[in-house]
Amino acid sequence: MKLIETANYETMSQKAAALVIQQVKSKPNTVLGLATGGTPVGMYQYLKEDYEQNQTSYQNVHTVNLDEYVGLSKEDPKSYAYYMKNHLFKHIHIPIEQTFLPAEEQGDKYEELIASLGGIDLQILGIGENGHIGFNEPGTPFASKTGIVQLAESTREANARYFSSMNEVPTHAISMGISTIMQSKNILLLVSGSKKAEILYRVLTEDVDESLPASILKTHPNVTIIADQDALSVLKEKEGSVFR
Ligand SMILES: N[C@@H]1[C@@H](O)[C@H](O)[C@@H](COP(=O)(O)O)O[C@@H]1O
Repeated sequence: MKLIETANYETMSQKAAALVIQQVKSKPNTVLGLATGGTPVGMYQYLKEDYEQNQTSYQNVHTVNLDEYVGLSKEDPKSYAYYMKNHLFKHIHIPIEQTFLPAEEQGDKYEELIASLGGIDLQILGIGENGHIGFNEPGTPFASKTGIVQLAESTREANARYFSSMNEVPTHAISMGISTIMQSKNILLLVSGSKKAEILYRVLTEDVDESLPASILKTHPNVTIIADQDALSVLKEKEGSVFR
């Protein structure tokens, strides 16, 4: 596992975008696994700016997203389909039919789809404050595949900021499974802000256990974590500098 420390959110986002661009340039038919939430917004902004300046081509790229809420239509501004279109897809001119999000009607076909594309070359991940990846909450079996999951109350509360009331926050989502995420050739985990400092510390120092979904990443051969100083604050406080 490689840990890259950046000064702040902006530099984390810039570094992450640079790695995505490098991946797409070295393999034009790259399959990107994408994440939503607040964390990757800055990275998507840098990909947009790079496209405007350099016209990096996404014509042969395919994307598969980690998750989607159950019960929201694609046109709903709170859906992840809308988020992806708005933050990234429309700006980089990727053919929309080459972009995929998990959906209820696919049943268990998401793994087949990913396999037919040749597997995920680079999966972007964020992390929930309880250690979830995708929407795989604590206790999810590491062998899980894509399916419908119930959201933890704390996750619903963390995402309530995007909705006008708690009642509106979906109770279920469809999430790429943990085993599916782990089959990605490379994984890039982005962690920003002091709210994530405790969970990042736990992931880095505790045992690999299903009660801490992100801990499984320590068993993957090609994981890079880009974390800003605030996200690393607890680790540094408890263990001294990470670069000793
Ligand atoms: N389902 C998403 C995850 O894919 C995301 O990585 C995580 C952190 O979100 P944020 O980046 O907004 O902190 O929780 C959300 O609920």
